[in-house]
Formats: sequence, structure tokens, C-alpha cells
Amino acid sequence: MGPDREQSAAGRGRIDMSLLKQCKQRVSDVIEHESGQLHALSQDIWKAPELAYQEHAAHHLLTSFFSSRAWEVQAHYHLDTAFRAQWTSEPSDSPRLHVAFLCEYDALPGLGHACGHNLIAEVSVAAALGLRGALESVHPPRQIQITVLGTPAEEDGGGKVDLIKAGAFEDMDVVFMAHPAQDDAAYLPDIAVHDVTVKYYGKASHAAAYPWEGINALDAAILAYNNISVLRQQMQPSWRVHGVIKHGGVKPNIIPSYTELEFYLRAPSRKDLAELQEKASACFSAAATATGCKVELCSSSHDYYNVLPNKTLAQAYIENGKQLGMQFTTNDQVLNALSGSTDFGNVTFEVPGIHPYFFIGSEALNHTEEYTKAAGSDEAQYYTLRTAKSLAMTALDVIFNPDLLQSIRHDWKMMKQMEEEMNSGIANKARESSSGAGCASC
Ligand SMILES: NCCCC[C@H](NC(=O)CCN)C(=O)O
Repeated sequence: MGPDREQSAAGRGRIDMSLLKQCKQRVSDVIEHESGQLHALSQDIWKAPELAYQEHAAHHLLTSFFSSRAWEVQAHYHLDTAFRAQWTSEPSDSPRLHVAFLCEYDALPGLGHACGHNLIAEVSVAAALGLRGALESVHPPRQIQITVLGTPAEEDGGGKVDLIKAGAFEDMDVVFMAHPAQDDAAYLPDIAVHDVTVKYYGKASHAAAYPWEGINALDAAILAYNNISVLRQQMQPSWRVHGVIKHGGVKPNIIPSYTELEFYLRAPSRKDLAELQEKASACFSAAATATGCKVELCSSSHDYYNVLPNKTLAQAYIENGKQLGMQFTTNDQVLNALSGSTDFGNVTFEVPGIHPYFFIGSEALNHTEEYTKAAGSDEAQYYTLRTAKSLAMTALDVIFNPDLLQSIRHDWKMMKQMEEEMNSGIANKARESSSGAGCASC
């Protein structure tokens, strides 16, 4: 066996290392060649930030981009602002392998692209172009389908969960995306989240003349907020609860008859989340009892699940990233910190996938004005395209090395089994503590 032709670990297949190397080089060349267009695409998305499920301009930009490059595009794929663009290599005798890159492109209210979803879209588009370019230059070992899936509404709602329900992930083998952050990391813990809107109904009255006739819904909201603050001391360190008051009354001389709060409840597993949900519901109900208000808890339609790590995919991504000069963080504080939540978590329960984080050339923190600026900066481009190359090269490893794919599938099955054992029996409990079903006004 020559140095460029290695037998894979299980001895079943041979990997043509020189071909793989050539393909990886081609990924880089194609992405560099397209860098101007990719930057323009990401800038156009960044300049016109759109909220969840309303990403019409981004949808148009992305679908036009792929149509003009001879990809088969399905616009408005199950959702108004979702899309699917695909390319398939020449048929071969071996079964087809389907890899997918996921785009996000929604922004945050008042802040624009403060989570850099314009760069998420750019990474996946670039990786798909690079991978297609590489595969067109050779005869891949099997037929490959590349899909770019446009997934709306990550910041609010959970477009990926809608798409899972519509069957969009059913025929995929491995899914890829990457998220802007402060460091390069193949995996950071993204935890499960449940959104709840809390509504208090009281009774208006003149606040000076006959306040005793009123039932104060603002008092209920404040008590609820404080009950949650008190609960926080007894919560697990990995749990998070945070909320805002969306409606706090209208005028000081009218006893507020209606208030509304929105809370996110988070925990590392769905099992813990169900427990947290029960405790938070008790806080909300207690505030209603104390004030005489009526309370309504409205759950959002989709909980996000924690992201299942895949160590084989992570290792392959790290190896490619290092070749490209990435310095992966070894800081335990970063590696163990909670990085929020994502509907990609739900995807990882359907199909093996990777959701690495990447440095964008700035120390700014996500969900700040500074991060919006960084996500639109020229400096972010180098890091964004480097991430795209590393993702596409990892996809090439999966394509060229059947043992790697086996190991990815094995990791995934083990993780999923562990999670499902842990979560068994929670489904009903969680449903009971959120009265979403009985919430007529949501
Ligand atoms: N329904 C709540 C969605 C919140 C999603 C948001 N996502 C990110 O910040 C992406 C990085 N994990 C969050 O976690 O607040």
C-alpha cells in the first residue's frame, strides 16, 4: 500500500488519500474564487435584517444565488421563508450519500444581525459550493447529494422543528452548520429551552379614587418576576431562567388590568427542563393567587432540544480546521460554558450533525450592538470562509472514508439512546405543567 492509499481502519475500503487531498485543495480554491460573491450575499442579508419567519429578502437572495448557479431550488419549502437547494453527482453503483448544510438568516429585534446569522448562511453556501466544485472535479466513490437547507426562525419559533415535522431531514445522512462566536470550538454545550408567555388578567380601577375596586395585574407580574428570582438560588447551576415584561400596564392612574411576560427556561436535558418547567409554573401561579388575578401560561409550539455532540465528526472537523490554521480553544471555561440554545438540537435527534462555533475576528459578545458590527465587518470574512472550508473538507472525509461514516452513526446512536433513556417518561409531565393546550388566546 502506497503512502497515498491507506486502508481504512476496519479494512473494508481503501481511501484514495491523494484524491481526497486534491479535493480538499479544490474546496479551498472554489471558495476563494467565489469569495467576492459570498461576501456580497452575506452583506446583503446583514444590511436588511429580518425577524423570524419574515426573512423574505434573505430567502429571495439565497434562492436566486443558487438558481443562478444551476442548483435545483425549491423556494418556500414547507415554510414561506425556507428553501432547499440541491445538487447530485453522477449516479453510481453504491448507494447515494446525502450531506446537508443548514443556513440560518433571521435577526434580532432592535439589534439586527447580532448573532451573525448572515455569516451562518454564508458558511453553508460557501461550503456547499466548495464541496460541489471538488466533487465535480473527480469521480466520487459513490453518488453524492448535497442539499443546502434554508431554515428560518432560529431566534424565535424554531423553523428547523417545523421542517423536521414536514420530513425535510428524513433522507439526510449528515448535516453541517457553524455558528459565529468568540472562539473556534467543534462543540459547545447548547441546552434545551422552553419559551413561555405569562398573562395576568386583573381589573382596572381609578388608582387614587377607588384602588380597592381593582385587581392589579402589574403586581402579579412583579411577584412572578421576583418569585423566579428567588427560585434561581435553588436551581441547578446549569439551569437558566430569564424574562422580560412585554406589557406592564398603560397609565399610573389606572390599576393595570392586563400584563404579559415572556420567559425562557433552559436546562441541559429535556428531563431537567421538565422539572424546571414545573417549578417556574408554580412561581407564576403563586403570583396570581397572591393578587387575585387570573393567569394564563402559553407555551411556544416548539421546545428546542440540547445539541447531541458527535465526537467523530468533531474530531474530523478539528483536524481540518487545524490544517487551515484554526486555534481551537482549550479554555475549560469556554468549553463548559452554556452557549444558549438552538433548534439544531432537535435536528441532532433526527440525523447525525455538527454545529461548531467560530471566531469572527472580534472579542464582541453575541446579542450586542458590537457583535452586529463584527458580523458585518470585512474582517469576519476570512474566518467565515475558513470555517466553510473546514466544514466542506469534513464532508469530504465522510464521503471518502466509509469507516468514518460508520463511526459517526455509531456515536449518534449511542448518544441518542442515552438521551432517550434519560428522558423516558417526561413527555406527559412536561405537557401538564405548561398549559399551552388550554391557552385560547395564544
Ligand atoms: N426560543 C428561544 C430561542 C433562543 C435561541 C438563541 N440562540 C442563540 O443564541 C444561538 C446560539 N446558541 C438563544 O440561545 O437565546
